[in-house]
Amino acid sequence: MTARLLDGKAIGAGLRAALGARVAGLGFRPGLRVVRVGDDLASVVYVRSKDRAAKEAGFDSETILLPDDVPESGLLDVVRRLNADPAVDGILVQLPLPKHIDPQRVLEAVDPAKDVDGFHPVNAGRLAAGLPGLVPCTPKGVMHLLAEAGVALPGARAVVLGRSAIVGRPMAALLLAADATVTMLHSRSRDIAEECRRAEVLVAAVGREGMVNGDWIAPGAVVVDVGINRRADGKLAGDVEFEAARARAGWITPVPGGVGPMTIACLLENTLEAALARRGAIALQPNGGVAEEHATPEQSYGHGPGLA
Ligand SMILES: Nc1nc(=O)c2c([nH]1)NC[C@@H]1CN(c3ccc(C(=O)N[C@@H](CCC(=O)O)C(=O)O)cc3)C=[N+]21
Repeated sequence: MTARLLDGKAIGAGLRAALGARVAGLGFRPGLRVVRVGDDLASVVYVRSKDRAAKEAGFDSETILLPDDVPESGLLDVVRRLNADPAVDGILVQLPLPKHIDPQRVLEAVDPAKDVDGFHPVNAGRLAAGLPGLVPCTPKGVMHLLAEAGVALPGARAVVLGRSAIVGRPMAALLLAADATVTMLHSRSRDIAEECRRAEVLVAAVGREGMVNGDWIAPGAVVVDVGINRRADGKLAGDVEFEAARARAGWITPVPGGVGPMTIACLLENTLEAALARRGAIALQPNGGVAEEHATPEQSYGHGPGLA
């Protein structure tokens, strides 16, 4: 079997076009502000793509550049000003930040209603609790890809490799909300190869080139590679041994051109959702709305005996 490619570049472009059409009918431009501190090379590239995608889709997008040596208090002042600005619907502080700044303090300064990264503990907690809120862009983008591939998640064995706050944990929460049977693997897990071989859906978010061997992939599995690793030859590569995995999988995302472009499209989706929710035009959906057709209506109590 040779896997079909899950083309995030094309699917992300489709999502951005659909968002652009909705924005065009709004009568106002949702406001996105991306804050970049210093000149980290990757950040310069990513922030430029975010700004370009936002403008193309009709958003009011601005990048705020701060010097490498801006004190933490100066960055916090900028965040507070954006929180107070009614024209601003979405705020993203690009990571990583210089070492003298505590990223957690900065993320917690962002108004949760404008937190289009979904990194504020209020939004992380709401996702973990199955409550509506803003959902991190990368795992949200992965859910869009799984929907495009027509993957039936209820009851499916899903394995998430990596437990970061920005990808692994929210990814597991979204898959669980879609009724998958979720296993999280991390640096202390035993039998990682065996666990991966049981996966019908495998999401790799580790940040180590090629750490997922091709022979860890079950025949026909859906393989989503979140890793973006810069190789010695300058090329980008994922966490999965792509060619060997492709020979076994049913679907697989390439790197580049897989999850990365979906992250940017979902940033715009979150900004539109935040803009509408702030105006009372919509209520935010549980799980970012991506898993809504699967989400269980019952909460943890009151549904009688049995498994929740
Ligand atoms: N507050 C914050 N929010 C983020 O969402 C955030 C961040 N900080 N810091 C860095 C990471 C990384 N990230 C990517 C976005 C798009 C691509 C992307 O579009 N990648 C292209 C290729 C890009 C290239 O060629 O270099 C692709 O995979 O096809 C990649 C990575 C967002 N991040």
